[in-house]
Amino acid sequence: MKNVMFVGYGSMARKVHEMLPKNIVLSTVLASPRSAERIKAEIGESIDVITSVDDLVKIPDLAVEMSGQNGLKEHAIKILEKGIPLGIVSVGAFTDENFAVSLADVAEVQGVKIYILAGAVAGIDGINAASLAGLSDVVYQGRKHPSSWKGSHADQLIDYDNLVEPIVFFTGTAREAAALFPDNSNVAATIALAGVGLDDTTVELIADPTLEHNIHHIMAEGVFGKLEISMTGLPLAENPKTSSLAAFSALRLCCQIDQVIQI
Ligand SMILES: NC(=O)C1=CN([C@@H]2O[C@H](COP(=O)(O)OP(=O)(O)OC[C@H]3O[C@@H](n4cnc5c(N)ncnc54)[C@H](OP(=O)(O)O)[C@@H]3O)[C@@H](O)[C@H]2O)C=CC1
Ligand SMILES: O=C([O-])CC(=O)C(=O)O
Repeated sequence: MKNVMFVGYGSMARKVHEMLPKNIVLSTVLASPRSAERIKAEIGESIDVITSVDDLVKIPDLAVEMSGQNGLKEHAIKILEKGIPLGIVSVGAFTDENFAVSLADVAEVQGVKIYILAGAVAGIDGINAASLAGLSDVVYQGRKHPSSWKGSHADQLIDYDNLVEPIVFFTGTAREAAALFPDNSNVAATIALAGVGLDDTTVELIADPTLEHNIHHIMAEGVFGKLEISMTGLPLAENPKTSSLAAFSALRLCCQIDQVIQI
């Protein structure tokens, strides 16, 4: 039996919780102060709901961040200082160099691992392996229904009421995309970290009113040859910004802590 702690208990964390196998137990939720009481009432007394790592009673075998970049930045260092391995989905936070360096430093001192999750896409293993030999070009296109972009910086770039066909509303680097669209460009940051870096990965973001799915398209070229991956992901019912595969990727990490053979 292994214990996990979730940082954040929103749409993704709920889905992961629902699907945890019997040998992996959610022992603690690290929640925002505004949601802690509601979450306590929702998940029952057997799971500790805390708002600060200082209040941790039971040290889990793994913490999985599903709270957005701010939650990650608030709690990650303290989690690592307790010697708890940390899985991260809000990968866009790595655009903050000081934060990224501090995380790596603390993890090294504590001898604890940080897992950057593949999230909503496949192929991160291939891109990362290919980068060891040399990658010349990596392009990521994120295509979602306009409703999935609402509430983000895209509101200033898209005329939602008159949108009848797909538009590319952002072209830039992964660093720019992750900073401007923190809830929608974690995949861009992950591809960049696995491949040619945040400043050399090209990102195009597209609003497409004809879509029901989130489409992630990755193209990479290098010494290994060429790679092209197209993902057509169903969003989570609770949150159209988040592809369900991102939740399954967090679930996979939870399952892996109790597996001797890993794939
Ligand atoms: N790598 C990838 O492929 C993907 C990554 N993501 C990342 O995953 C995150 C979670 O997605 P999703 O569950 O759909 O988002 P939700 O908005 O549904 O859930 C986020 C949860 O985190 C909580 N939270 C916010 N701030 C803090 C904090 N400081 N401490 C603890 N909890 C906090 C929120 O609480 P409250 O409601 O009180 O604010 C909310 O419950 C996204 O924000 C995004 O960064 C998303 C999709 C794909
Ligand atoms: O879930 C997705 O489709 C991808 C996403 O939001 C992100 O990259 O942050």
